[in-house]
Amino acid sequence: MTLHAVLSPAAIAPAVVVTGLHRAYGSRVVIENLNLRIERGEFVVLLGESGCGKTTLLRALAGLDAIDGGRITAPRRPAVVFQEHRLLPWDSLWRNVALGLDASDARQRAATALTEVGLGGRLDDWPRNLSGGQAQRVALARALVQEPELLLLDEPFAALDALTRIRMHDLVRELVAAHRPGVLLVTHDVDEAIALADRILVMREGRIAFEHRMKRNGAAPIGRAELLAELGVGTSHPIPA
Ligand SMILES: Nc1ncnc2c1ncn2[C@@H]1O[C@H](COP(=O)(O)OP(=O)(O)OP(=O)(O)O)[C@@H](O)[C@H]1O
Repeated sequence: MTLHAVLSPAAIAPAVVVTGLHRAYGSRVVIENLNLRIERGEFVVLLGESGCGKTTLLRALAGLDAIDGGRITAPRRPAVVFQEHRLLPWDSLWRNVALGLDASDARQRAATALTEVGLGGRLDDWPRNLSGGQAQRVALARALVQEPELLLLDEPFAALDALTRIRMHDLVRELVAAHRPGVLLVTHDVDEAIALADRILVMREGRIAFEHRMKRNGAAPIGRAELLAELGVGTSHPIPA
């Protein structure tokens, strides 16, 4: 194989490919013939009104729920960060991060990951001593230490205050640029979507109803009013700046 072929983006497998995904609870169809492809290093944000199927899709991608039809092809098991940190209270921070690492250098790898999220000095500290933002940093470290090809983020910043959320946006952007997983972020926050996404998807009734690719060099090519309209929020409501 030539060096060119190794470096060619076409030679890099996508983070995940979903074809014809179908999921129903009894007679209620929640995901219907959904197709999705996320490249390595691509940041995809999924919006949609409550109950449209976002979490169902994310849990299917994570392998946490069964699917009723279609196919999900991913090179490895994805890593997931949820709205709650889900750290084990009886384990130190480094042990929480190293959970699932089966290696003699687990502590060293956990230390590197905790340093990356700005908590390199807290290896032997406990989850109970962390703020909400710090706990989510540890959850991110625990995900990234696995070097996932697909990172699934289920409203991980929703419970944080506005300033911490902005800091987390900067951090997650840096981490994704460094590790280059494909990312699927589920959020209700339109500004978060515009700030982070390479591509925004809006889901309606179990399908991808709207897709927009962002161009990062230049002004945001989609405004929040346009996106809110896609989400069914009428312009008769004043939109806060
Ligand atoms: N275990 C379940 N059993 C039956 N119905 C379910 C189950 N889980 C989800 N649903 C239904 O599937 C639909 C989609 O739910 P889902 O949680 O994926 O929506 P969502 O878009 O993530 O909503 P939200 O933004 O409120 O979290 C909803 O109508 C929900 O009631």
